[in-house]
Amino acid sequence: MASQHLSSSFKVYVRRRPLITSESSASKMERSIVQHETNQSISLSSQSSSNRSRTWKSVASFAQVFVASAVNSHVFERVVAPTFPQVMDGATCNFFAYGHSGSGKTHTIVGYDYEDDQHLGMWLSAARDLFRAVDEINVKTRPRECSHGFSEPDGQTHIRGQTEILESGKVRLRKTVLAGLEMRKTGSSSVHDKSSRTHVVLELEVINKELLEARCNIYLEEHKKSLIRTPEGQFIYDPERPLNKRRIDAAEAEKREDETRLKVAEDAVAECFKTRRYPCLGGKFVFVDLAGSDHFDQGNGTSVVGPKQTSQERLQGRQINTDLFALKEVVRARALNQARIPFRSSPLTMVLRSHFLATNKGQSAMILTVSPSEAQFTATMNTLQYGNLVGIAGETTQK
Ligand SMILES: Nc1ncnc2c1ncn2[C@@H]1O[C@H](COP(=O)(O)OP(=O)(O)OP(=O)(O)O)[C@@H](O)[C@H]1O
Repeated sequence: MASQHLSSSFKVYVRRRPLITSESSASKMERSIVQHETNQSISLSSQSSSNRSRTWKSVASFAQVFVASAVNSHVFERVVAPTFPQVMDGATCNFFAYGHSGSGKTHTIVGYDYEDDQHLGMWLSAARDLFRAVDEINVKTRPRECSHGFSEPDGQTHIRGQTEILESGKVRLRKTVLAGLEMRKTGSSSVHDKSSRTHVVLELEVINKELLEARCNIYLEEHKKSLIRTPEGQFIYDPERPLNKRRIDAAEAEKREDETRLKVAEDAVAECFKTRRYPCLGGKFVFVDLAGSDHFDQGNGTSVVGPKQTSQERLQGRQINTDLFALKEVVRARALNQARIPFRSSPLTMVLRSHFLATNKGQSAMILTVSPSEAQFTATMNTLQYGNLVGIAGETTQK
């Protein structure tokens, strides 16, 4: 595993996948990569069906453009593994996959093959390495008692999450994650009819029992404060204050109580960190498989919306657009050191707020996934344009 510390705080990578079965008759667009001082730029050209040739060139904002034959383990070694020492030092490192529908986001973050190490998604490879590292710590501290290291008495280091111990002694987390992914909404897009319409956020955090208990209180309080239930039984974020005075007073009183409890829980967490024996405690990998970017529109009408969508799907598309726009603005505002970071502009950035705030000593990266098919020229260009904006913002952070 690579072990160098990275200097920049937000890097953008491009991952081009091979043509897939459903595209067997598609022609590939031409692309060339230019190496600049530290970054790479990419140019695309295509001969469209109307024989109108199109070209587009990015700026030099990409840390690396992966070739189509690069497997998941290679991408992991280049993008995620170098940040491992930071997580083991208690930092938070965030990784986003961004791209149009069917471009390879889920293939990259979650993966579709759980048996072959080469094809494990980023989160699973990270979990494997975290388990190994935590196991080593546990074995060093309690050699006789630790065979797998995650059911130790208080004071030992743990990874939170419902784990499954296999006969071989291996620890399996993926059932929990797969159950969560099952709940992911899919719909039709311009590319296929199993397009992901929600974002998936996977967190891998190194904690111990005391921290888990203290944190549980915080999570409960945070959710209680920011979520409301609709008559249909759905939980949504409530951006409005209640208008009724009695309700306002009651809400304020409840809020004060929540704040008191939150303070107590926060103090307990701070105490855990003060007395922690391992620097890795609190270290976290966050992997975000964003919903398909087909709807992202920067105001110049460049989104690629499919014709076969229902009104409900169009509504979801608008929400995805809002989320992706807000994410870009958050990265930009942070890069420019703005006093106000617009976390509250979308549910996605509200969810990611604490992860962004925790990355002050960690690393964030975005992997832009693209198809080589000529038919996806506009979608690919939109993805790279978005990545350019995020990459340029990330560059600013380094200076
Ligand atoms: N790098 C790759 N190598 C080989 N196959 C790939 C690669 N990336 C994606 N694929 C294949 O392409 C198909 C679509 O990929 P995937 O489901 O990851 O897309 P997605 O971007 O998550 O789409 P959506 O946003 O619609 O959910 C899958 O069958 C996947 O296995």
